[in-house]
Amino acid sequence: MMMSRSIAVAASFPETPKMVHSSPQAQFPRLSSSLYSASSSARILGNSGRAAAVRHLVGSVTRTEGLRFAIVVARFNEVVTKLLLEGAVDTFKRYSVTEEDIDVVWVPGSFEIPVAAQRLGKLGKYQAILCIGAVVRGDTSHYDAVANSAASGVLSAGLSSGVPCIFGVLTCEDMDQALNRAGGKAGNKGSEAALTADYSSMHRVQLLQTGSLFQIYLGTGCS
Ligand SMILES: Nc1c(NC[C@H](O)[C@H](O)[C@H](O)CO)[nH]c(=O)[nH]c1=O
Ligand SMILES: CC(=O)[C@@H](O)COP(=O)(O)O
Repeated sequence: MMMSRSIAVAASFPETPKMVHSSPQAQFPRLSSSLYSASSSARILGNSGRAAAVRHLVGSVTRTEGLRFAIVVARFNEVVTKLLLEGAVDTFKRYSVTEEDIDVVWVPGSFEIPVAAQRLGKLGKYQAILCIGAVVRGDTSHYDAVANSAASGVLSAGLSSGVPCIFGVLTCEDMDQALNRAGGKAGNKGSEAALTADYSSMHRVQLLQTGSLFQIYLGTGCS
């Protein structure tokens, strides 16, 4: 994996950002090279005016040992959500997450997912919160209320807790669509959500462990 030799920040930031010339390992020895990938094609000019490589932080699903995840799953349409849950847990295990590091919280329906996700996020125990549900349209507009509330609520839970809350709630026109996305011909959206949880948590780990680098990117002094 090519490692960028240096990182520079566009001079337009309000503060004069420091130049970081060392490799990630030298600057942040706790991080392994697998947590970084770098692009040799991207170039921005640093304060010195010299072209410098821009380091791209990408997650990695290969280093999840010790990371803890919570899954909030709706009981409504359980015939679908239990398949989504199975897909998520299977994927976590395939990427070395142990069963002891996975907590599952059942809620009545997708409308109740956000409050549980927010409370779990604020515990500060989990790298990511996976939110699983299946909202299937009926005869009335109730579908829109539940689906929209679940989506905005999960987003809000992530923003307020600072922990990635992954939206793994199906919003389908009928049960066939839902079942096709719970291990049928359209795959398992619970499994996909678990992968996203892995990536987002690794990315968060990177940013937490490279706070100074993150500040440089943002040109701020905030921790
Ligand atoms: N119709 C669906 C629901 N409805 C229940 C709500 O989520 C909520 O539990 C209730 O309104 C009480 O607050 N939930 C789903 O997850 N999927 C549906 O299709
Ligand atoms: C998503 C829902 O709330 C929906 O399943 C309820 O069905 P209906 O609109 O027929 O009451």
